[in-house]
Amino acid sequence: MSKTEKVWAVVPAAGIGSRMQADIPKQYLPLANKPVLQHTLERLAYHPDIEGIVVALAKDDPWWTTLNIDLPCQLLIAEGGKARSDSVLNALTLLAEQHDSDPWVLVHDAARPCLRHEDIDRMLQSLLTHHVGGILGIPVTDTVKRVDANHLIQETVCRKGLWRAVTPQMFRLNKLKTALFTAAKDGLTVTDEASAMEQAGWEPMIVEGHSDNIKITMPQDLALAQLYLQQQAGDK
Ligand SMILES: Nc1ccn([C@@H]2O[C@H](COP(=O)(O)OP(=O)(O)OP(=O)(O)O)[C@@H](O)[C@H]2O)c(=O)n1
Ligand SMILES: C[C@](O)(CO)[C@H](O)COP(=O)(O)O
Repeated sequence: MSKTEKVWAVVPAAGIGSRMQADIPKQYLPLANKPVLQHTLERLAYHPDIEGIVVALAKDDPWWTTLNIDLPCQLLIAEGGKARSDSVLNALTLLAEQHDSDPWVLVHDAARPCLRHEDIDRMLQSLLTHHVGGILGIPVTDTVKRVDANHLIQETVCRKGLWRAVTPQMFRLNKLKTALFTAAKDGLTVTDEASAMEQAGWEPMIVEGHSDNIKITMPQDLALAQLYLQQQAGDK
């Protein structure tokens, strides 16, 4: 990447957070005195190599305007879709309409507020010269079981080479937009950007990240995220 080239972030924030079992979507739940989404946007916006952010919000989202968002970068609002991948594709389409270049795009879940700048730095160092791009991941350290509907263990999955995919996931705008569009056209359900890129025949890289980059998904995750934010503040 040239000194002047910057990266755009895409933040899918249009989910309903059903597994969280809260009264409002989890990205708007309070965490250390501000909404989860605000933490995530600020983590990205205050990284020096992020030029702008496209956030995908649910149609008629009534909470966004209640946030006190003041970021040091450009901010575009896209309309979320039925699935996370639709929200990301809508955001990429909006960005492509406003950008005649083909910037690197870093897709990061709104529900992951504990992202460290050092992990973004490591991604940029490893991937900006890569011909495909890649994702942050964490090697699996537990024994992994495949289980049936009755919670009976069917097999122990060899964990050699197994990693947990997290976000950010970073690819060039046009490659990723094409891969997600094709996956949707072919009726393929993709739960992350790398899956669409793999389906398109690319081999993304994985870059090791910190395990505190959790996705707030279940009720107990909020307290854990608070602990991690406190720990990170103490590390500064
Ligand atoms: N149609 C959707 C679904 C999800 N997301 C976003 O994608 C991220 C990761 O998805 P997930 O954790 O599954 O969020 P939800 O879909 O809201 O959660 P749930 O599956 O429990 O309803 C979240 O920041 C969520 O807001 C989105 O932008 N558009
Ligand atoms: C993109 C992701 O966070 C990588 O682990 C995950 O696939 C999102 O899954 P979700 O079910 O949409 O939360």
